[in-house]
Amino acid sequence: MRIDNRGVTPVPARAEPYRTITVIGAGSWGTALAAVARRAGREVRLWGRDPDVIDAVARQRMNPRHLPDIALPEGIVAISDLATALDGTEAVLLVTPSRTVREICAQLAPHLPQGVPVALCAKGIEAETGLLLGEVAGSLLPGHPVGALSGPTFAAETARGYPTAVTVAFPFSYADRLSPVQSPAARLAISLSSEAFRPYVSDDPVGVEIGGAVKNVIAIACGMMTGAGFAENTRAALIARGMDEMKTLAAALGGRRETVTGLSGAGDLTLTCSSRTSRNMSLGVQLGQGIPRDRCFDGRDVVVEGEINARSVNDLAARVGVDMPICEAVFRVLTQGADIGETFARLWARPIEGEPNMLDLVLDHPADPASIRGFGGHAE
Ligand SMILES: NC(=O)C1=CN([C@@H]2O[C@H](COP(=O)(O)OP(=O)(O)OC[C@H]3O[C@@H](n4cnc5c(N)ncnc54)[C@H](OP(=O)(O)O)[C@@H]3O)[C@@H](O)[C@H]2O)C=CC1
Ligand SMILES: O=C(CO)COP(=O)(O)O
Repeated sequence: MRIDNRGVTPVPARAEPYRTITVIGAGSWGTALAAVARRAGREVRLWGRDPDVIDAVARQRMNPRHLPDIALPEGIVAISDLATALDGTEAVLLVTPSRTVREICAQLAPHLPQGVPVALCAKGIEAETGLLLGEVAGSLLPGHPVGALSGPTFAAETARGYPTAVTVAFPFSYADRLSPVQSPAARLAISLSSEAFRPYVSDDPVGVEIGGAVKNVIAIACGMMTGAGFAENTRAALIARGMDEMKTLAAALGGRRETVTGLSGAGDLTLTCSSRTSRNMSLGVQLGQGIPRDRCFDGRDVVVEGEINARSVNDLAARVGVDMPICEAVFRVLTQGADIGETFARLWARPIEGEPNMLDLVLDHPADPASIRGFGGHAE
């Protein structure tokens, strides 16, 4: 008998896929997800606001602006009219940057067929209100299940068909608990799965959202230290301690710590903090190298969610009384012009703490931040 890691023998059950999926946002991740859904056999509509992009997807099966040189599968219907894109659709993936979620939900509301689930694929927290994107969308789309799709997913890799895994999370209603295969999370997961795309099902969108939003800020921290010349030990420490910040915030907001150890937390944190393909990591590297913000990315306007979210994460942490020193350090560098070396040296010289099972233990740290090797130009 095969026993899985929960101590039970799993029996595969059949979930009914959604027939038609509408992807809102024809940027790099929206286009990649449209390719995923199409490869999984769905009828796919991709809505974007840029007529040139829509035209190129329709005629050339390419998105030259956001995913150049990647051939998209046949059959994605590219549409620039929102009502047409949503007419009769069965599920929606909302894939525009976090700052646009409120405005886009307001535009969707009059056209969404009754009860259609909406999965948020942006990674962020609303800057002005500190609300999770699920809270924003939930308030504007009453009657629609609102969830999140998130994980370690560089868009170009997913679009090229490299194996990718994500978490799909929706709150479970009473009926979903009785019959999990009929939940929007299970149905959307099965609707998107194919050889190269493997979704995992979750009922904890809060934990998933927090992982996606906070890992971007931690990636900026890792980038800053890498750019400033620190080595791998330091980055690994930031990843591990960053995980702890993510877990604590998720738990304080009603999410689960275990969710943060999954794909949308640990998985995405590892990916984003390890590669300069990440725009967040890359921004941090450039700032760590001393490049002024307006010259980063050669002056191009690039979506860097962690830069916008450093403030919202910091505010949210303060509101719920969670200590997030790494996120706070990034916030101070980005918004208060704090010096990177000095800020991170202070982080290292904080009082010595216990690991999570010994949280009450706090000891004086003997080091003077200015003498910590590797910070502020002390590395040999
Ligand atoms: N790229 C990636 O690897 C991944 C990204 N994500 C998340 O997905 C979200 C989107 O990022 P990504 O696709 O990379 O970004 P891109 O910059 O590639 O694309 C952003 C898209 O959003 C559109 N857009 C921006 N503002 C508006 C608006 N007000 N109304 C309608 N459309 C708008 C842009 O349109 P236009 O082209 O006209 O400017 C563009 O199509 C982010 O939250 C990101 O964190 C998540 C996983 C992976
Ligand atoms: O979220 C991502 C990978 O999972 C993309 O990361 P960046 O936004 O930092 O490029």
